[in-house]
Amino acid sequence: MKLGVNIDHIAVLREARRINDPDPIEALGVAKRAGADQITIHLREDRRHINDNDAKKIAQLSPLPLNMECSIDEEIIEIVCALKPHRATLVPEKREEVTTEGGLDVISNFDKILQVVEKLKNHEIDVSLFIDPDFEIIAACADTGADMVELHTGEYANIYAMLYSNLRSTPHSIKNLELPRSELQERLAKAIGDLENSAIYASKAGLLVAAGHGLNYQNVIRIAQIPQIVELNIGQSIIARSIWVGFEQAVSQMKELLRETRNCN
Ligand SMILES: CC(=O)[C@@H](O)[C@H](O)COP(=O)(O)O
Ligand SMILES: NCC(=O)COP(=O)(O)O
Repeated sequence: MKLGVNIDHIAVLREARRINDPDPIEALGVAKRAGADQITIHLREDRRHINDNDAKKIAQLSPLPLNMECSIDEEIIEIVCALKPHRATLVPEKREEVTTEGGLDVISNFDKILQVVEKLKNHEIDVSLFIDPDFEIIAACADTGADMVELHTGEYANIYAMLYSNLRSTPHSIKNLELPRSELQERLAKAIGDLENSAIYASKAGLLVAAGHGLNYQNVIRIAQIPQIVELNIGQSIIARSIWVGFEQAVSQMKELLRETRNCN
């Protein structure tokens, strides 16, 4: 199972003071040494963290394959085509969102996404579509000619956090998930089932299957046990752990966890 390390949150820390430290570029060699298989960045339209200068330098200097997450905005797609990362992952974006909230609406935006996928592939860039675990959406993804889908694990991660962390007792408690534990357990089982079934369906449709969003050192194990998932993209929890153990250790601990989980299943 491959590990894509999303380094957005290194740039989040830099942007907190709007200076040049920490520099996401320094993470590239360290991530490789720690066993990462890919670098993932999200060049958002509002440039709240990774900016154009970061993306250009990372595309030029990364010793690992680069997976650039981006919206289907024309200006952004032009930039991605010019930088030629190994892969582009198309994600929905809303300016007001704290982080990505849902998957790409491939059905309503099919024609536009088809056009963007074709343009990226004409520039020899592989394409992944970041989607909610849904058969109809997966079928539409296969029709776009995309190489991969990345299953959005946010719903699963949120329910897991409400059940197995102190999230409920913090100001960030997720209001629509303040439910009895029995209800949350049922929802967690459904979220896992949706991810498992979607991974199987996507694989049978000829798509490579990745997953990501909100994965951490506790909730990742159940996702890594899904055999059809070949890659996880993880960022926030690795950067958070880096504060305590250092970035190299945080990456290698996640990679080792995935390796152990896969070898035991
Ligand atoms: C698509 C996804 O789940 C993340 O990779 C994305 O990068 C989230 O956006 P932020 O990194 O801006 O939170
Ligand atoms: N696509 C998911 C990703 O790149 C990282 O998401 P997160 O771990 O920062 O939530």
